Order: sequence, then structure tokens, then C-alpha cells
Amino acid sequence: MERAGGARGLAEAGLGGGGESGVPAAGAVAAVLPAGGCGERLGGPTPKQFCPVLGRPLISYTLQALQRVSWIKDIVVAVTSENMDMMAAIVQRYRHQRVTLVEAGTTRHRSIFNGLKALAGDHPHSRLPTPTVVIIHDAVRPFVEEDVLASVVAAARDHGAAGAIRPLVSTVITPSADGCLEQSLDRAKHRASEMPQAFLFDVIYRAYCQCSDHDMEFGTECLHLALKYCHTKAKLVDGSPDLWKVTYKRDLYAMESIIKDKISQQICVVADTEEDAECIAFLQGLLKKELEVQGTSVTLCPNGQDLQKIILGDCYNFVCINMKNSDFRPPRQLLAGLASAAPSPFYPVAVVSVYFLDSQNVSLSEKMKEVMEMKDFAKEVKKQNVFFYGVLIHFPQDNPQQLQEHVRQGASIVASLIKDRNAGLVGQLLIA
Ligand SMILES: Nc1ccn([C@@H]2O[C@H](COP(=O)(O)OP(=O)(O)OP(=O)(O)O)[C@@H](O)[C@H]2O)c(=O)n1
Ligand SMILES: O=C(CO)[C@H](O)[C@H](O)COP(=O)(O)O
Repeated sequence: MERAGGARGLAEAGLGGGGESGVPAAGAVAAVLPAGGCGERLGGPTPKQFCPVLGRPLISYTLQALQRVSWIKDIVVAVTSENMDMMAAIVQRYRHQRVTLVEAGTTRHRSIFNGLKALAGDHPHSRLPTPTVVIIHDAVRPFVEEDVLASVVAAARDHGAAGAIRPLVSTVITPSADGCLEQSLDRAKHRASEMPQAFLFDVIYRAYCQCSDHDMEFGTECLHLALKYCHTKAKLVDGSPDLWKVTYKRDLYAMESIIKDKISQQICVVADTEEDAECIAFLQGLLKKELEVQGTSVTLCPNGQDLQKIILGDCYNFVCINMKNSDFRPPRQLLAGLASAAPSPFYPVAVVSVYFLDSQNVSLSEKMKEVMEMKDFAKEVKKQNVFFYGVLIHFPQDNPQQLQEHVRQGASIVASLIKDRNAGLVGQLLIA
């Protein structure tokens, strides 16, 4: 695959990007994602933009967020040459569109400038149209919504530059040469500069073209460049709390926890309601309470009807109730439905099969063969990013009180499996 003058158009590889070179579409918007850092503050051998979160590289979440915005026509990602192939593989695996890769620079500003060059038609082979407005967004800020992107783009159209800001959490101070307090800034009069930022392409491109080596080497603020070199005062846009940048290890943990909460919002309960309505309603209520998420919608899906619609509706959690049969048969119909619906590869799908067994009638040892088959089944479906778990609820026919207690415990186990999505428990049969 040929590199387009430092820009590696994935268009050549048929993976997205492309368009008439150098022809600025009216009002077109593009984005530049600097992703060429080494993540020193986070530590570890893997640059943080490639660190896995729930099995997927961080940068894929940011690309997914930008991809949801249809009016961003091109996304230029700046990565180092040694990470170029890995980045192309991520784009292909997660089916990210409109992406073009360019070589990163030795600093963040240099990486951004390389991204802008790919949009300026500066490179003889650059095939990307020059946008009217360009968004600059750190690849390690995965939680960016369309509303803030639209706000900074609209403000940039009017003011030439715009950037998201947040209230300061810590007070900013100036240390003296001997390491003592020189002054402390009035926190109420200052803000933290975040991303996304947006610029009239001409403004920010001219600023970078004039940028001094010192600014290129040590600068950290694009808005400052627009002011210093193009006398353009950026409009400041209040951003939401989730615009934060993954910088330290703790930020990765926080990101994973936020995503787990987000994808646990909807649960599809698959069951044959004719016989199981009462028990399912009870389990349903418990699941909503256990997951403590207002948004959880527990969808009853009798005999797998409407399953296709639910799967396509971004549901990543399925609970299959097996009351009629006592064997530990995995829900093959459901898994076949999942496979044919080809859900997005973005998140692992949790499937929990709940079995009810009256141990007075059937001993668990007689079921060991089926339990082992369940593990093999789980291993197979894990290749399609489906995490399959089993939960056995002891179902004493002659003791309804005890049954309720066991169902309560079972709901708690199901909720934990869904929230934690622990790959280490895949294929296990947990007993309530
Ligand atoms: N030469 C560089 C340095 C940084 N970045 C990118 O700029 C963004 C914000 O920078 P930062 O959080 O500082 O990332 P790192 O430089 O990787 O972190 P550290 O300073 O801890 O090494 C990141 O997406 C990073 O990949 C870049 O494109 N090129
Ligand atoms: O907040 C920002 C304003 O543009 C930048 O993301 C931040 O300055 C980047 O700094 P660093 O790369 O050192 O984390």
C-alpha cells in the first residue's frame, strides 16, 4: 500500500477516506486525532491509545464516538510509523470508516500539523478534500458526544477558533525558583482547556505554518497558536465532565467502569412466557434493582421473537430462562440469532443462561457431562466476542420461600456477571 506523502490513505486500501483532492466542500468538517504519543505517564510498554479496554484498544472508542457523527467527513489519525500497521488493523477489525492515517511527529503539535497537511492538499498524493472547519481531538479522550462537537464547530465558524473548557478541580499556583509558592491563581477566573477544539481550517493551518520550533517542541495548546500567529481569539465552550483525557493508569480503570455501566443499560430476557411469567417477572424486577441503573430495560422476548430487533438495538446482555428443561442446554437459537445479526464488534455480548434444578429429583453429578459441554460451547462463542455464563438456581418444588431466596441470589449473580463481564468466568456454572 503506497503512502501518500506521509499520509497513508486507507482509501487506497478500500478502507474508507477518499474524495476529490484539494476541493474544499462547502462547510465540510474533518477531524484530526493526534495519536502518536508513548503514554509515559500511564506507564507500561503499550502506548495508552492502544491499551485494551474491555478487549478493545482505547483509540477505537474515540473513533467510534467520531464515527457516530455523520457530518464529520474525514478523520485523520496521526500515528508513529511503527504503529501504522497496528492502527490500520484496528480500523479494519472494528470497521471504522472515513479514516486516513498519517505519520505522527515527535511532539503533539507536530503530529497535529502532519494531520492538517493531509487535509491541506500539501501532499501530492493527499486525496482528502480541504475542509472549511477542522476538529482537533486527542485520541485518548474517548467520551466525546455530538453536541459538544457541534458546539465547537459552530463557534469556530463564527470566531475562527473554539475549544471546550471545564472548571478547574485543583487551584493553579506559580512556584518560585526556590520551590516556594510565588502566587496562586484565582480558580474562579481560570478554566481547564480540554478537547475537542475546532478551527476554520485556514486559521489553524496558517498558525502551524508560522509556528516557531519552540512552540512546536514545547507547546500544548492549539488555541494559543491561533491567537499568537493568527490573532484569532477562540470562543470557549463549556464542556461536559466526561471530556477528560486518559493520562494515568487510573483513567483506564475509570474508562472501563464507565463503559461497563453504559452497556449494562439494557437486558433482554429470553424465555417461554406461557409457563414462566411469574418467576420471570420476579427475576426481572430483581435484575433492575440489582443493576441499580434507571435506564435498564428488561425486554421479555418470548421464544426469541423480536430478538433480531433487540440485537440490532444495541442490546449487549441476554438472560435466557430455562425452566421447562432441566438439562444444561446452551441457548443455541439465541446464539445463532446473535451470529446472524452480526452485532457490532465494539463490546463483548454477555449471555447468561439461567437453569432451575430441583436437586431432590436430579443430582448435579449426573449433569457434569452437560456442564463440561457448556464450557466447550462457551469457548467457541467467545471467539465471536460472546461471553457465555451459566447460573443454576436450586428450585425446591416444595419450598416456595426458599425458591424466592434462591432466585434473589441468582439475580444477584446474573447482575454481577453482566456488570463485570469477566472473561475469566466464561463457561462457568455458578450456583445460587
Ligand atoms: N508526539 C506526540 C505526543 C502526543 N500525541 C498525542 O496527543 C494526545 C494527548 O497527549 P498526551 O496525553 O500527552 O499523550 P502522551 O504524550 O502519549 O502521554 P505522556 O505525556 O504521558 O507520554 C494523545 O492522543 C497522544 O497520542 C501525539 O499525537 N504525538
Ligand atoms: O488539554 C489540552 C488542550 O489543548 C491538551 O489535550 C493538553 O494540553 C495536552 O497536553 P499533554 O499532551 O501534555 O497531555
